[in-house]
Amino acid sequence: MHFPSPPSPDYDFRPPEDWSEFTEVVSLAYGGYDHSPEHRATAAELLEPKRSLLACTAGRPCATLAGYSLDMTLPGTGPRPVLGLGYIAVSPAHRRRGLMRELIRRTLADLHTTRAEPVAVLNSTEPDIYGRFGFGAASHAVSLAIPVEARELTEMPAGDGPPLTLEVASPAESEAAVAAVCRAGLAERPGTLRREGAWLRRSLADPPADRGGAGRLLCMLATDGTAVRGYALYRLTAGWTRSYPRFTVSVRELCATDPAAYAFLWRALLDVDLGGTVVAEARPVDDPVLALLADPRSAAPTVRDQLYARAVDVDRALAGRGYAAEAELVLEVSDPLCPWNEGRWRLITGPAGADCVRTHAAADLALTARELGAVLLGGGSFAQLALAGRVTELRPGAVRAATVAFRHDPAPYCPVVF
Ligand SMILES: CC(=O)SCCNC(=O)CCNC(=O)[C@H](O)C(C)(C)COP(=O)(O)OP(=O)(O)OC[C@H]1O[C@@H](n2cnc3c(N)ncnc32)[C@H](O)[C@@H]1OP(=O)(O)O
Repeated sequence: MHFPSPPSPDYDFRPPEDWSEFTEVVSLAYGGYDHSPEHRATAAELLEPKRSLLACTAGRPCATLAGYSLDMTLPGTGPRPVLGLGYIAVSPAHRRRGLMRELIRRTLADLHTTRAEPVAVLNSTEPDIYGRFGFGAASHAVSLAIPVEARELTEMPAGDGPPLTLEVASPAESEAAVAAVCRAGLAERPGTLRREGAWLRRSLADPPADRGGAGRLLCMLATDGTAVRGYALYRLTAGWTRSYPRFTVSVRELCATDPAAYAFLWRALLDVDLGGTVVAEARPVDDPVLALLADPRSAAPTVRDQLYARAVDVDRALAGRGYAAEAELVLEVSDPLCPWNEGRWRLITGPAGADCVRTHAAADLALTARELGAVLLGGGSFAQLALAGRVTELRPGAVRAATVAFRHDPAPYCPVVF
């Protein structure tokens, strides 16, 4: 493909006025695809101009970065402020000139200088982009395709609560119930976001132009007469096999407050009238459905990287989360993009919290910011990274101690793409 050479541009950087300054760059960077008017309206509502950046040349935007003030559950804590990065896009005529790097560098330097959020997170279009900027794959998701023949569940936990009944409602009508279930059902899972207002409406949105030939989005609610204990967002795509209905049931989200409601919703999805394969593109890697299905192999679980995380400030990021065990570790961190992080840090973890300060003591583990990002939400494993040669053990036993302290159950997971 040939792109015209730009007239030796001098780039300047500034916050956008509003979403309209993003649209052309984002459309070009994503291959000329234009989002639906509903999608654009929500993107405009969610944009925080003061936290976002543009690169311009001759007064015209040519690169974009949106910053979102998010509250994310971290290991052992309730929701904590993190900065979400999205819509990182560079106009094709200006790519590979360091604009993305400069947008990210400025954003991280600003967070450090203003002592704003200690952690930055993003969803990446491709897995190979953000490691060089100190972002590590911090959560993973599993996709499932459960065929008709493998609908059997081994257990149907009854639970202590009143019996459950099923309601099917429109997502818009279910906003309050979904918000309440999310708060309760995801409170301990790192990576999940507090979703209210426009963020929640975006998760429930269903513009006809974005349905790709499928039916409208539906919302199953598991209710017990007094409370909604779970919901599933799903849609059907018509399909027939030898005159039998085999509609694909695509699950966008499923969340419940207790095991009985959880199994109840999966049972209902697997039993949808006309249903064929039940597809869930992004479930937590430790999703209980993998233990409920009698034949999980038939669902062909496939794991992929999901959320990327980065410690903006090593000390604030590591002291701001909980740990599974007591440990004392000196980490030698390499971080050329954020040089204030370079050097040795003593991390002391315990039940009452953690402390992380600079030290001159001998290092126990050596790693880069990318590896630190991968373990930040409790999902990545020091042991795995060490076996891959990405973490160096300088004191025997340090890898084991770090692995145990940093790991978190349940595994991190983020149902929201921002
Ligand atoms: C959080 C999000 O928003 S994810 C969305 C990312 N955006 C997209 O996928 C939209 C389409 N792509 C684009 O707009 C652009 O190509 C971008 C944003 C991915 C890259 O922008 P550029 O300004 O060209 O990147 P930049 O010149 O700063 O490159 C910095 C480094 O990243 C590398 N890089 C850039 N894009 C990619 C890629 N897609 N895959 C792997 N490496 C990449 C460059 O080779 C360079 O490497 P180096 O460190 O060895 O020098």
